[in-house]
Amino acid sequence: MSEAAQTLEGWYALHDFRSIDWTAWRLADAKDRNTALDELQSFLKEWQAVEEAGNGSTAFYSIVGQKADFVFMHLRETLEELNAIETAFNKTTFAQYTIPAHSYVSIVELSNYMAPPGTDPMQNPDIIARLKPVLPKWDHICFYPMNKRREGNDNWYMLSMDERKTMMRSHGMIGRGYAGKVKQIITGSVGFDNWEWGVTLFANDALQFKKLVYEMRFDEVSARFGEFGEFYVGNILTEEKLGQLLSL
Ligand code: VOV
Repeated sequence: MSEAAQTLEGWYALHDFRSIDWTAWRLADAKDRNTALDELQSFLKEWQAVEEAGNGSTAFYSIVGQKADFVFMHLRETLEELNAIETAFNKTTFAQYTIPAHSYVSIVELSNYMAPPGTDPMQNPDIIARLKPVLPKWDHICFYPMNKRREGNDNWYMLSMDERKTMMRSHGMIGRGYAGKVKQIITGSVGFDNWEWGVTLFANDALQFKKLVYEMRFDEVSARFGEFGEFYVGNILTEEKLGQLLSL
């Protein structure tokens, strides 16, 4: 049997994708639309306060294309908190004008492939900060789920620890070339959702998503073992952008 990688887990994650019911939004009277917007804005403020208190983090982006219109990405200490957030949102007036498009449940994960032996990662403040990250408010987001293949000679889970370490090192080297341009949050979802990991990327220049993901396609761990789900890409929703999005 191959040795399982040790993983460290941080905050739980919910990616909540919604579409806007434009027909309903257009038919709503101005008073209802104002109530809806006010409620949404007070939720955003509440989530910001949670972030400032160090108890979680939330990102809010519009989505380009027909898969969804926007996404909330929430990080919290427990699954109960994530559940409470989605339920509270579902009870808002604004939610009546949205349609669930997609969701993804996972947990921020770091593995020990690159960890120096004999060190306690939980004593390392950089590691703690990566397990409980404040989501960057960069201009763009990219999210997709992925698996590592388990087929014939391409079975990631049958490889030795050393083989996997070597490949992950090469993966990390490519990633490092994008330092300052792309920030990645890897969330593990084995046992939580349909894929093994969620990949969430942030960048100020969306083109860097394409450059990074393309470069990784040639790297063995992605070329041989990577299987990918649907990609979602979008733009940050500031208060001003939100106003523009919803104005008729
Ligand atoms: C911004 C770039 C970037 C950087 C620097 C980076 C580095 C690293 C390091 C050092 C490590 C290992 C230790 C750890 O931290 O867990 C990882 C781990 C991982 N990665 Fe990564 N990755 C990046 C980016 C990055 C991308 C774009 C993808 C998607 C792959 C693609 O082809 O589309 C990805 C995937 C993963 C996954 C699924 C894991 C977990 C694998 C497992 O088997 O456990 N990742 N990653």
